[in-house]
Amino acid sequence: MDNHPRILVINPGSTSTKIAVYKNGDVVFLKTIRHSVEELSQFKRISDQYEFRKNIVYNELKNAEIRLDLIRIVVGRGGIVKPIASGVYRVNETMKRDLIEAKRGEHASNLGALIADDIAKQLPSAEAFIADPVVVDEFEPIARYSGHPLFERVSLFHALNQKAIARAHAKSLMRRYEDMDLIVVHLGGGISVGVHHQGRVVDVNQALDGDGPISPERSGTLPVGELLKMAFSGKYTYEEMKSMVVGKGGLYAYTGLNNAYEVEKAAQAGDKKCYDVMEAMAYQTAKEIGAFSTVLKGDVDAILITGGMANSKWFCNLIIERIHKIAPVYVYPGEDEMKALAENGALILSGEIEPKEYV
Ligand SMILES: Nc1ncnc2c1ncn2[C@@H]1O[C@H](COP(=O)(O)OP(=O)(O)O)[C@@H](O)[C@H]1O
Ligand SMILES: CCCC(=O)OP(=O)(O)O
Repeated sequence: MDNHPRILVINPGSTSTKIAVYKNGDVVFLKTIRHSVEELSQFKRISDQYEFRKNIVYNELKNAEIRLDLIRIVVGRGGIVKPIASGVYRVNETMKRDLIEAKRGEHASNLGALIADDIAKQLPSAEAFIADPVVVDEFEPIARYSGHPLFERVSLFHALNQKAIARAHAKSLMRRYEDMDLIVVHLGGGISVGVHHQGRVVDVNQALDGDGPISPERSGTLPVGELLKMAFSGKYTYEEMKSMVVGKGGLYAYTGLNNAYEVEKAAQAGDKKCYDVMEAMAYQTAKEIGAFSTVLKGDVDAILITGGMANSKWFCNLIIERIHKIAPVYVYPGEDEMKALAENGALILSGEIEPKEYV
């Protein structure tokens, strides 16, 4: 009888829910469920998606006949809690309260800890954790300036995957992450471009509702004067304006599709609108990489491209043709988030690290 302890990983993304089970470092179950804008528009707030996403997880585990009694660790993707240091944190009541109140912002990853905790509580001997949440903050003070003292730039990005890919890249060269200067680009539902200076992400675009390139479901940087005029025109509610920025912005606003794979298919089939907006997304991503290379004063060891859209050679090449002179470019398609969460869970299971306490 195989009674090896299992690690369950739950990763709610803006356009997907990913579930995986690991045993002894190997993945024994992996499922990605994609969500259309229509499916998610029935929910006003991210926290309203809790039951919907939780039921998806329970159903998938049931359909795959996963032995829940063998699960010891449940690791959820970490959401918008207070800005914290990189690491593994036990899910506690303070963290859950912060995620439910969502005073610092709403993103699907807020549900990771909540669903992980719910599942762990149903099981005989499991505990819930998060690792490297989207608010990992290693900014240099200069990066915090926005342009007005009432607004501070914050670190909000694909921290887990960016760090996992950067570490794996350094390891592949038999170098230390802490000795390298890298630009890491995550192409997901949102797009983040992070500057990794000797093991710390000292600057990154605010990939949720702050700034940066167009992405599948987000507008990225918008002309702020026009945005203000529209917000005060009386024509739109706060919720409508917010969904223009996150959820119904970007590719979705231009094409009616939030799935980059489908937009690309339409572009290849001759749809000019789809082609042009994909090209613009690559153009803006390349501009962001160029701008961030100045943070490292041009001394960039490598540019790493990762995330779901990095599976598209065509799209990556549209970016690479504009940035290849800055530094060598490496493409790591997909993301290592599930593996990275599982590896963090394994470190807790083996007692190699102690979880941090969120306060
Ligand atoms: N093979 C592929 N070619 C082009 N785009 C892809 C491919 N695989 C995934 N994508 C796109 O990558 C985008 C982001 O995916 P993912 O990183 O999984 O999203 P999320 O940010 O919701 O976790 C999606 O729009 C998806 O359509
Ligand atoms: C909030 C930053 C992380 C992010 O945008 O993740 P997704 O691309 O998965 O939505």
